Amino acid sequence: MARHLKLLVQRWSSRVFSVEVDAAPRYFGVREQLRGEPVPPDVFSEVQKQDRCYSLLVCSGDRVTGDRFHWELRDRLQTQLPPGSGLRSMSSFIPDQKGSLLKGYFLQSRAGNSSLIEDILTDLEQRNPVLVCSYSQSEDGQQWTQCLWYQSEENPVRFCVVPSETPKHHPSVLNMINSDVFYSLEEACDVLKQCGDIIPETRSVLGMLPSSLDARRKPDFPVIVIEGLDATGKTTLTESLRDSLGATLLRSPPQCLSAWRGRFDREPPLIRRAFYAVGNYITAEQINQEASKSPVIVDRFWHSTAAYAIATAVTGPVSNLPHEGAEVYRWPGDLLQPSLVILLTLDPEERKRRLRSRGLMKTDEEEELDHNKLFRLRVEEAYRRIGGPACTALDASPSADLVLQQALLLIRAKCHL
Ligand SMILES: Nc1ncnc2c1ncn2[C@@H]1O[C@H](COP(=O)(O)OP(=O)(O)OP(=O)(O)O)[C@@H](O)[C@H]1O
Ligand SMILES: Nc1ccn([C@H]2C[C@H](O)[C@@H](COP(=O)(O)O)O2)c(=O)n1
Repeated sequence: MARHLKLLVQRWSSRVFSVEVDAAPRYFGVREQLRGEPVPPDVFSEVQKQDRCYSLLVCSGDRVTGDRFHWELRDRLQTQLPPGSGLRSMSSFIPDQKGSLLKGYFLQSRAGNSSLIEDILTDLEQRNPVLVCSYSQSEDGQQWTQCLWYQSEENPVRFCVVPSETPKHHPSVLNMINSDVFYSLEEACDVLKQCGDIIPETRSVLGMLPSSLDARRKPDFPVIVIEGLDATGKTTLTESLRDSLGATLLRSPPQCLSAWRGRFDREPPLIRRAFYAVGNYITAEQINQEASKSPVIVDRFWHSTAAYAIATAVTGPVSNLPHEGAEVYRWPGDLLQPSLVILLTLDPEERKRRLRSRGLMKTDEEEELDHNKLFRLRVEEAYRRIGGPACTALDASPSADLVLQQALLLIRAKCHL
């Protein structure tokens, strides 16, 4: 543990630290010596003089263990910390260095709570792969310093906290590929295989994969994917298309995974996204089989997996998404490409009305779409940016019959049906 931390700390002053305030990241850096006048970074602007702050960064070498620990740590801190600790998400990264992101939390200790909080943090650091730092303010209130907790008692090294420029990319973008979005079956399977001992259901999921997959095989009949946020009318449209075109209707994740979906929805993003990625490959094999006999309609596929993953990994406004044309929006080379992807778009108020009138239980991400406007905007924009094939938008606000007629026009024009 100590060796791993020492390696990490070697490039400490090239790291940027980011704390989420009101769903947007605020940045600061650290320097061994302060040059020029101190300027307190705005993360600390609302902290009272007598308060201390702490950061915890998860630094496990094993990403499955690290991600699960990070996921559970929030609950643990929320139950153990005294009220008013202002728990926030935080991360640290080296700008432009892929894979350098460390995730964690930032908290405040109000006067009188210090010893309780320090006991919790000491215990956490001794038993888990976590690096704790404390932050304190100078007498005149002008300067904050950061102290690495694991060595603070023997030989404290204090870093000066300095403001940092907003980086070109949201920090999560650095670790997105093969952590949030998987670009090959092999990468997604690797994650699930590593979970075999902690999540026994993983073996059953992997057992559903066909022994061989051929993404280059060209289906004889067109394959049409219907995408969109929940309650935009995908089920209604896909069922009508099946009947109108004499098509086979499939969905991703496929029916054979439904028993395990809830289990994986409770896991952190790395494992959850790997599950949905594998689901797409199982659906792809079903498509290959059915598309030799009839057209195939698919309810959600790769666009959903990538768009929700990208939009959840970043926070804040749409401008925090990876830029248009970025590598994350590409189609996986080993996944079957549909002939057409139709994206159903709907005014948020009408979507809410349909959700209310349907009255079914919602997943956490669906709840989030309802409450968090920025999240919804990020999902919609990510859908539009994913290519290979890109989505064709279709206004889903007219009557179900009119939407069906419009979809048929698009399919006939594009797929010559
Ligand atoms: N064009 C339409 N006009 C009015 N209501 C519609 C239309 N299409 C679907 N609905 C109604 O809106 C609700 C949501 O539709 P549907 O279940 O097809 O959406 P969905 O996109 O499949 O949702 P989810 O992804 O959550 O399963 C249903 O009650 C459905 O009857
Ligand atoms: N191919 C898919 C299908 C679904 N998901 C995820 C994205 C959302 O969290 C949720 C929505 O599905 P629904 O509730 O409408 O069945 O499932 C995915 O990642 N990939």
